[in-house]
Amino acid sequence: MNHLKNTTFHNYDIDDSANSKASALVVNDDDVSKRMVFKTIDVMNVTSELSQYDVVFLAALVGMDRDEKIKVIEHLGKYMAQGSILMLRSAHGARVFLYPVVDTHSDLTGFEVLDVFHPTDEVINSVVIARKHHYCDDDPMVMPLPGVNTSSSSSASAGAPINILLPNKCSHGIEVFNPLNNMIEELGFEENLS
Ligand SMILES: C[S@@+](CC[C@H](N)C(=O)[O-])C[C@H]1O[C@@H](n2cnc3c(N)ncnc32)[C@H](O)[C@@H]1O
Repeated sequence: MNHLKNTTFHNYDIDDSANSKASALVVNDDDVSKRMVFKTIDVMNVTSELSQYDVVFLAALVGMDRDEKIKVIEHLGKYMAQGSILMLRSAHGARVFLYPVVDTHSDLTGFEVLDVFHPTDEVINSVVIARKHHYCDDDPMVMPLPGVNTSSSSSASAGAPINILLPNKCSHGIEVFNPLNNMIEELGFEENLS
């Protein structure tokens, strides 16, 4: 309640009575209740909607054993947005008798594990924070440069419009070689391209 004060939370639970109890907990708080949305549905049936979230929190008992848990994680990995964060709960030591364990080396296909915390106090669940991978299989965007033709003497390319290769969303931090950069700046095309 003292954190994420402007965040809206969408809560998915397969059990309508769990949602009713949870919404009753916040109903008297004008601010929080406005930012809590409760949806009764099996998370395995939530698909493209998952891509709108920056962070997904997965409760410990969604997936009661390891196989089920892996299926849920795979499902989230398929539909969550690239780069978004998955926070899930696991267990460690004797606590594995109480809660399903997530093996951070093998169960988080499609995610990069950022941090794992095993509490040593009365808190039971471990916390795993992972980030959905960026995939770089998008085709590069090719955009014709309007009104500019090559002056090459080659008969194959003479007079053909110049295409520029735009970095796709996977090219963060990668220097994209574009011999036309200077030319675009000089011609003042940059503003028109955005
Ligand atoms: C330990 S409770 C967690 C309650 C609370 N939402 C939280 O995160 O602290 C686990 C909840 O997961 C729900 N659940 C289990 N499997 C689910 C599934 N496949 N889809 C959606 N909810 C599920 C159960 O109904 C139960 O209310």
